[in-house]
Amino acid sequence: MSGRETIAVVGAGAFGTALAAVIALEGKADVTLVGRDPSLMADLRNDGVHDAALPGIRLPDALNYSHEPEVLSAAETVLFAMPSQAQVDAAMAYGPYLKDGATVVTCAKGIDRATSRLLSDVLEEALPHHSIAALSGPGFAADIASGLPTAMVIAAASLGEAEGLAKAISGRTFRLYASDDRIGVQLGGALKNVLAIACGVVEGMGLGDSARAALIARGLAEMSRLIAAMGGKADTVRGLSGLGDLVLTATSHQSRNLRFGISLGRGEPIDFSRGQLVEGAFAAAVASRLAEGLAVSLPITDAVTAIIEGSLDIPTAIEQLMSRPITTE
Ligand SMILES: NC(=O)C1=CN([C@@H]2O[C@H](COP(=O)(O)OP(=O)(O)OC[C@H]3O[C@@H](n4cnc5c(N)ncnc54)[C@H](OP(=O)(O)O)[C@@H]3O)[C@@H](O)[C@H]2O)C=CC1
Ligand SMILES: O=C(CO)COP(=O)(O)O
Repeated sequence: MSGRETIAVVGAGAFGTALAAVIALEGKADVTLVGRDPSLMADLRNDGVHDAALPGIRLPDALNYSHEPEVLSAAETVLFAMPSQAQVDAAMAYGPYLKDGATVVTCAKGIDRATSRLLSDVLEEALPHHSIAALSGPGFAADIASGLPTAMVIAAASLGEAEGLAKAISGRTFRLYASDDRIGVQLGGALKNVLAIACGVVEGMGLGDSARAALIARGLAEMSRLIAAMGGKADTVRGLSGLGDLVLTATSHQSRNLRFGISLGRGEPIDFSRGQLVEGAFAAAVASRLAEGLAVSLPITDAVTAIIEGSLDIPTAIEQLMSRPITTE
């Protein structure tokens, strides 16, 4: 026994690999990246580079790789870094291998489409003997893995637990803040993707930076209303997982959600087969449904939902947003 903490990251895509790399580089914990493709994991071990997900970025020598779920039995903390809609499947597949008392951290930004529930809620149900935390906030995988300074937030059921996780995972370039608002932190991560699509539409249509700024501010108001209605904390929307991630994703071309919106705005056909994950395209309809049930108004989110579903064209959506009754901020 080394006596050091053992951390496993499940999901060998861009974000999982980046998280595993930055934690391993710090040297405080033994870190294993767990993927389901044996040949990919062997290539990562041999090459030290994930060409598909993080091209050109060297992964630390200290990082371990495995395709075998049995390795999870050594980990006190397990990060689930697969897409939102795969989190429940992953809980079913990997749950039996988790160590007693291990904490599972969902790192996806979305809402479970099958149940319209937060990922921490569906994971808590699937893994009733484990604490569930949620990691979110502004941070592109490539920036994190390159060692650029990044700050995100980790939310757990109690602040003490979140602080313990933040200390274990943070390092010189990757800093986590602690929160006990799992609802607010996760809704911020899910909704900012939808709002980034809206900002992409504005950019793709050439509607100008003033329109983008208006969408960011009014989008933040939507986020804040849904967080409050679902029992989250008002302050969370002003933090890293709300304002921070919304600004990043709505303005950076590194964002897949923004790029997807730009394609929509340019009138390019929607094509989900190109392999790019666009979480906001899934979250939009779920958020609209949730808001309707709670009598919360989310006009921008609803417009994105209708555009993606093909029931509203973009010029009409903009006209409708601009002709809503004049109200106070
Ligand atoms: N990329 C980024 O900059 C950031 C991403 N995120 C969030 O992280 C999540 C993942 O995104 P990202 O890493 O970019 O996506 P990628 O598409 O790069 O990778 C997703 C990975 O998940 C794996 N996977 C899918 N289903 C399962 C499963 N059931 N069990 C185990 N592994 C599975 C895939 O494996 P396979 O190839 O075998 O299908 C793939 O390696 C998203 O919710 C995203 O919003 C958050 C912050 C930053
Ligand atoms: O969540 C992210 C950065 O914080 C990544 O955004 P995209 O999924 O839009 O690429």
